[in-house]
Amino acid sequence: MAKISVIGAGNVGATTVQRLAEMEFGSIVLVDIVEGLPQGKALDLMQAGAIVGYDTKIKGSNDYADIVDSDIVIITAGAARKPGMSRADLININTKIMKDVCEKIKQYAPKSIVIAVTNPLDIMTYVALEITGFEPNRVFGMSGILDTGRFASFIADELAYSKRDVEAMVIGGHGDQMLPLPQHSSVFGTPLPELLGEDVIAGLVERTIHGGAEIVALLKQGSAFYAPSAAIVQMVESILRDEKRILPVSAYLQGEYGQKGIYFGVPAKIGCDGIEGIIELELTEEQEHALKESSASIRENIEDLDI
Ligand SMILES: NC(=O)c1ccc[n+]([C@@H]2O[C@H](COP(=O)([O-])OP(=O)(O)OC[C@H]3O[C@@H](n4cnc5c(N)ncnc54)[C@H](O)[C@@H]3O)[C@@H](O)[C@H]2O)c1
Ligand SMILES: O=C(O)C[C@H](O)C(=O)O
Repeated sequence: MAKISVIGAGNVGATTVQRLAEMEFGSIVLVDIVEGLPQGKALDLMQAGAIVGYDTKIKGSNDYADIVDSDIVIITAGAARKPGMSRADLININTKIMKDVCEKIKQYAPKSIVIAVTNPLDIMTYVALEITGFEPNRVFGMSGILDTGRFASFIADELAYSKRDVEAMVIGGHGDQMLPLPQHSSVFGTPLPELLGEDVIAGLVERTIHGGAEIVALLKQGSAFYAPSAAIVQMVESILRDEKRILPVSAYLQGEYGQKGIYFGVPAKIGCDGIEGIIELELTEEQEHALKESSASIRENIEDLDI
């Protein structure tokens, strides 16, 4: 049975544990610095098992020793943005938290696969790589499944089709420079540009790019967590079941898409070894240009990191 640890018992962390518990992948440890919070949520989620019908063991803890020998560690610890803030505004506060969390992961779960979720995602995943010193195939970030899910949801609503028949693709940094790719998005095999006019597609692309901010503005405190937790669980499932699914994730690039030494949202094959391959998609000239801008801004933030 697998052991999965979730760091951060806030909105994303606790919802992720709920979904993981329902999937019965293995035992779960939920860690937070706030005393009583992970313990209380773990107890509540264990009791839900008697009603929903799962036997997953969930332990809440303030002690990182409890994550010992985890197969997967999911990092959701850190501040969420407030209305008017960009994800990048969280760099300083969340770098400190990531450093602390990743030292502990290195100490207690040196063989784990690490999934970073904390924002700004591509930068915090880089911090996780640097601090753990793990191989890049087992340190990656959750972003593209969420952005792609948003794009797919908007496409389905626009065309009045089921979300299950929409394939969408978003690559790039998890920020305002992400790149929804209409030509690689389709409904039952028909590319989006054959189904919708340019203006309509541009509107859906724009809404996708600002999808996180739209929710932050509505919630007024905190950010999205239902779709993010669903995205995390899809990654965990592909790892634990060695499904080798191609999922958009933030992966460490070593020459792919003309980039080296940064984390960037790209489609990747996800299996028991973590990232087992990166898929390079054909881009238009305009998209190539936007990709360079998106990657340059990530690189700038990495260069400014205090780690
Ligand atoms: N990658 C994505 O697509 C994505 C999606 C949603 C949220 N996020 C990010 O995930 C993070 C968490 O979001 P949330 O909504 O769960 O926030 P939240 O405020 O509900 O929860 C964060 C939790 O982290 C805990 N924490 C802080 N420092 C810690 C430490 N050193 N060790 C353990 N726990 C610690 C806090 O006590 C809190 O319970 C934010 O940075 C948010 O921006 C990313
Ligand atoms: O928008 C945020 O700050 C949280 C997350 O990155 C999201 O896209 O929902």
